[in-house]
Amino acid sequence: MDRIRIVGGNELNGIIPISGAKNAALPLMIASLLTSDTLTLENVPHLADVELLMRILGNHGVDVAVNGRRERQEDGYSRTIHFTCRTIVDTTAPYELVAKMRASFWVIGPLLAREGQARVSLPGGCAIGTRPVDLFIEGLQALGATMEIDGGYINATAPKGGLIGARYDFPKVSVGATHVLMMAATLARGTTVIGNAAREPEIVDLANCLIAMGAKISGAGTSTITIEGVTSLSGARHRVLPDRIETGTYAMAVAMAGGDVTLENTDVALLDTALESLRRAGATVSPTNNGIRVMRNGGGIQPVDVVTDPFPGFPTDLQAQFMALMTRSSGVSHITETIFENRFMHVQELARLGAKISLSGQTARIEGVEKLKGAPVMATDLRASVSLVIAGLAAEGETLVSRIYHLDRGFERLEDKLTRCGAVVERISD
Ligand SMILES: CC(=O)N[C@H]1[C@@H](OP(=O)(O)OP(=O)(O)OC[C@H]2O[C@@H](n3ccc(=O)[nH]c3=O)[C@H](O)[C@@H]2O)O[C@H](CO)[C@@H](O)[C@@H]1O
Ligand SMILES: C=C(OP(=O)(O)O)C(=O)O
Repeated sequence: MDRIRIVGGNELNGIIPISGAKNAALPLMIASLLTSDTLTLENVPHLADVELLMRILGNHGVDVAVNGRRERQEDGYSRTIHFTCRTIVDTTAPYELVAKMRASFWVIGPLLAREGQARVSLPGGCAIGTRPVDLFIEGLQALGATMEIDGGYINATAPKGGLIGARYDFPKVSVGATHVLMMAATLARGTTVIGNAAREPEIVDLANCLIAMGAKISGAGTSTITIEGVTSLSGARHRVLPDRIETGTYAMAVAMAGGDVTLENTDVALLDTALESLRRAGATVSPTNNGIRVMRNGGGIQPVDVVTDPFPGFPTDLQAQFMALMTRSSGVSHITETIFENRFMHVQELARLGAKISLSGQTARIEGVEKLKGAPVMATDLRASVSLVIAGLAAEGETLVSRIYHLDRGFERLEDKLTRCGAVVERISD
């Protein structure tokens, strides 16, 4: 199995191009199930999750053409991909595929809206909590669907004549359930109002794409989204927004290793809260024409407390990376995780490098240490994996990260991007 080898100690200097967002690309790809025309997506990142979702969509009848050609492009940064689903050939999303990735469960919304039925396996995804699907069930029930659990699958059936617009207030903010309800409501009869909707930039990106396809949606980016159902959607061309989590990850890597890096093709507005925490930690962060410049030249890392929250709060997907940074701060910091109950798997791995972290419920207390020392560590989930890479950049000697298939789910050409900025990071195949 491949591993990543990092030799710490080098500053990062140069330019890092930011890819299209995984968490925007996945729901956008799924939206192609809503139309028989072609949906063209630009800036799609080349990631394991994207490849897997292509297979899942192919199962339902989506024809996938990369850059206009039918073969896949094996290298190159983010790509333009055409998705065409003339007819849905299968409304079942099987366990073998859906269990590998949480977002694949989201096909339930478009399948139900377009075909009136769906049989979708209960999902998998990163092991960061129990991750139930009750909000999806309740939301789709509010639109008139019958939802039954049978043998690990959800059987969803729309009423005769299709889903019916309704008001549904989420008892808890959910990104995935907001995506699904919004997609399902585009083809429902009448108006749907989603209360306590997620406000993440990826929700706005999906809404913009659906609007370009002919959907009538207002309020995306606020906590109330209104969707007036239409009878059909058409094709569209849409550019996937920059990956704010990748942006924040590299910003934290620079703050950790020191140096001066410009993150290109991204936008400070996507991650205000996280960047503010980085400034408080001692990094200089400023917007450029087309991205963000992050510097830390000398000066130590200050301890900063953070609490994760739905957007616009501090993202849970940057919690592990920020914790890696705090392991080298000059004092004591606290990080509270409020979204997922089991998202501290990186703590024991960071400890192998010499970090001093103790857990009390959902809060981690991090006592900064003068130096970290390289060691073999194990990636446990996507963002936890990259936190180990960040720690490795500042650790003395060699850090070997195993189980890096997690990293390949969400970071396009990680070694390449870091190496170009002076880091010693390489993939080793055993
Ligand atoms: C592919 C993708 O975009 N993944 C992101 C998405 O995941 P995902 O959409 O799965 O996360 P949610 O926003 O749904 O989860 C938020 C919280 O709601 C809970 N919940 C969710 C649905 C439900 O039916 N019942 C329920 O209780 C979850 O267990 C969690 O505690 O948003 C998360 C929160 O920003 C991110 O960490 C993930 O990277
Ligand atoms: C948790 C994540 O992904 P998923 O929801 O697909 O497990 C993530 O992107 O950090």
